[in-house]
Amino acid sequence: EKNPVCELLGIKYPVIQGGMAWIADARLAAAVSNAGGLGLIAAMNSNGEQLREQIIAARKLTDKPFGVNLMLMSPYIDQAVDVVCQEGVKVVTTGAGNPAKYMDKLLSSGVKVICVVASVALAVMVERMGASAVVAEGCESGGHVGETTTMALVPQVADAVNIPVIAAGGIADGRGMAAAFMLGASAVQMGTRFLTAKECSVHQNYKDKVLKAKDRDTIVTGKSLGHPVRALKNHMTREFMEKENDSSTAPSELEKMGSGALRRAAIEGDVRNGSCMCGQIAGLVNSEDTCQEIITGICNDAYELMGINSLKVKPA
Ligand SMILES: O=C(O)COc1ccc(-c2c[nH]c(CNC(=O)Nc3ncc(Sc4ccccn4)s3)n2)cc1
Repeated sequence: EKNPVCELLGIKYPVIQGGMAWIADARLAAAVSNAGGLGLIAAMNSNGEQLREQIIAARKLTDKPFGVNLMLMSPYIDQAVDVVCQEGVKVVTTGAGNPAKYMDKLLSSGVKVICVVASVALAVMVERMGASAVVAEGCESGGHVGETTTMALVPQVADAVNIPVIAAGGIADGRGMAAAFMLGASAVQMGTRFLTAKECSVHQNYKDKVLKAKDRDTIVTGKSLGHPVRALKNHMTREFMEKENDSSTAPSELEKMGSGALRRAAIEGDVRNGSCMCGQIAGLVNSEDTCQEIITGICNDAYELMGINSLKVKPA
């Protein structure tokens, strides 16, 4: 039986790596693509030229398909869209906003667009605008989140659209993949699981914090600002929550605290004052594995549970 997402993207296994801002670079994306999944480079933290360098670097590391994640709140979004079109990137994912403004330019450049959505309404809208698939991302996921869980969002999105649905949020092993398929998804996207991959360049302090995390060690902050973000509890989230709950705090002060926080954790390793964005599944992620081991493991476990032949993977 052919998998619609594998056919759409020309990949071997229906596993996508989340395009995590400040974390998903060419090295990680290429490792995931070489392992048979779809690797994604985060455009978020780069201006146009830095993104072009990452795309060129990825091409040197893999001849398999890979994509770019366009974080729509990024200050560099317009440059990133131009570079993606100029460089002939085959597929992009979009997140943290409504991609309407960029759809025509991307689609007319022949780029396949997969939109991350947190609601049925946005899923229906992006299908009408020409998206090739949607990632239905539950609020269990790390980083910028909506308000609906994966268990509730995926089947409702699957009922509402005719394009393939990719499930994200709280998935890190075969059980999660099998569950996602039962809910109507044809593939999974994982962020936290790939954050601790051997080929992920995020600071070791951040990886160690994720590996040690338990089921209740994340928290969502920033609801009052309109972009709620899930991260591991630390000194920064405690301070942020105190300020956020203090009505005399100006939103601009919170924005200042939030900006640069992810970079501080991911690049500088400041896991006390930085923002260690991470999903609720962190408690299940307890080992640093290669991207091949991660993809082979999840597909074989899901195959054992569901008996879908296309998921059976020879051991790495
Ligand atoms: O209806 C609309 O206008 C759009 O509404 C939306 C609401 C939510 C989403 C959504 C949820 N999840 C995603 C994809 N995931 C993400 O985008 N996760 C992210 N993590 C860190 C990011 S960088 C950042 C972002 C904000 C503040 C601080 N840092 S982006 N998109 C997409 C669209």
